[in-house]
Amino acid sequence: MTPVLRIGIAGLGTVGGGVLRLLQANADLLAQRSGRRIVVAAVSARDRHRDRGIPLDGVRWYDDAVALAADPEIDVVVELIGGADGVARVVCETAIAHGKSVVTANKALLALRGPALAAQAEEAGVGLAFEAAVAGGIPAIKGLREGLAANRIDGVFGILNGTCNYILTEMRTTGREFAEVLAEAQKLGYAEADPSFDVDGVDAAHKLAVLAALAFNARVEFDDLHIEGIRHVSALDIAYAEELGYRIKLLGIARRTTEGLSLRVHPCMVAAASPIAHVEGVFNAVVAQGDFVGQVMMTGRGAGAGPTASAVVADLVDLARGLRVPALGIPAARLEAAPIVAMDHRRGAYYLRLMVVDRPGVIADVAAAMRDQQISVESLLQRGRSPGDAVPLVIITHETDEAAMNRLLATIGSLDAVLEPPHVIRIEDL
Ligand SMILES: NC(=O)C1=CN([C@@H]2O[C@H](COP(=O)(O)OP(=O)(O)OC[C@H]3O[C@@H](n4cnc5c(N)ncnc54)[C@H](O)[C@@H]3O)[C@@H](O)[C@H]2O)C=CC1
Ligand SMILES: N[C@@H](CC=O)C(=O)O
Ligand code: NA
Repeated sequence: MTPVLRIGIAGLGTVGGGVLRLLQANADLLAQRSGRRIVVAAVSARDRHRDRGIPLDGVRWYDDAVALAADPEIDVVVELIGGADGVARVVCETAIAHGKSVVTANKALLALRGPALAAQAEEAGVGLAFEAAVAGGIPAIKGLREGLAANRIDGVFGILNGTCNYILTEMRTTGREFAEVLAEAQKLGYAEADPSFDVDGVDAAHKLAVLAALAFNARVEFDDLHIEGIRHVSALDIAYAEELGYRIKLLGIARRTTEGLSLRVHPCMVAAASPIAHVEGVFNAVVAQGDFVGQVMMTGRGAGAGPTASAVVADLVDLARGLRVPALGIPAARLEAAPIVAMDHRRGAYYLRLMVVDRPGVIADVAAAMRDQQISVESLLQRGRSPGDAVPLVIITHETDEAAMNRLLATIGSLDAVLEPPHVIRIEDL
């Protein structure tokens, strides 16, 4: 008889439902591959009576997910509730304390409590697996931690939030409004319970923190990340980007420099011809730069029930096979703190859109402010309607320091003819 891996699932929403369906659809294949039959022995969620499309007869129900985590009749706890603190954290800690391995999709928990949880799992001699937590169905964790283990990694970056990429793609290709597309992403099961985590860049930052820890064997403090979201990206900027040969993407970028680690999430303009510009919709991309392998790019669906379930169940197959690696690539106690490079040390080009009064002398004033900061213009676009109107003045700068750019923005923002705070997007040459 095929041996059994008994699992308990805490959280039966988008991801939990997807996991139930996948386990049922591919049960024989999974048993063949892992040598064990993966059996759902217990579940917990808020609403017992919701139809999830899979019968749960014979499966133990827990109103209390923490009690499920302590159930002696299960081997692995799958945490799919979400949230850095509160019940999700207690579920994981309780499971480990009871000698059970944990599989989780919870990037918030890992970004904020990853090293402590990994240390607890190492001490208890159980597994902690989280492939679903970063870039959904893309095997980004295994790719980086196992596949690229032979390389020194100097950078890892990518499109790490499916909801934002979906919104930016739909706004560009259909001209639809931000709010309408966000509501659609929620309906499709892409967004977080609180979608401000998506649109404000926090979810991408959670994932970047995990990737950076793995890439650099570093103890990453989440508060050290620079985080900006996409709320201020307007349809006008998306159209100008297209006209100028760029696309706007929310990127997470982690680099190892001689000064320390640079860790940032913000909207970027990337060349329309670059591979990452073509990663559209709910697709994510994770790009790693290794010293021997060179650049490796992994793409695939970053959110949604099916892709995320694929990653969760792959972790279950690893556990069923008896595979175990340190969750963060090295024992948690050996993760090293690293200095953080301040954001105003960034060097690069910038897109700048000013809403200005269409009158003589405005461009000269802006040019003088740029001269004072030693920032030169690569291209400039202004389409006046009639004198006195408010018109966009769009400038692409040559490479400069963010500190100089900030000084420029302060000066320009105070000019009478500039009617709104300047709109700025960093241009990344990836
Ligand atoms: N939706 C997606 O595409 C992806 C989600 N994730 C992560 O997966 C996790 C789950 O996300 P979703 O399935 O989208 O969320 P969801 O909101 O659809 O589902 C959450 C589930 O947890 C249950 N729950 C909430 N509080 C509970 C409690 N106190 N006790 C027991 N159950 C409780 C809810 O009843 C629901 O069944 C989160 O950590 C999320 O960040 C990761 C990758 C992709
Ligand atoms: N809300 C997240 C879900 C996957 O991690 C996203 O949109 O990427
Ligand atoms: Na993944």
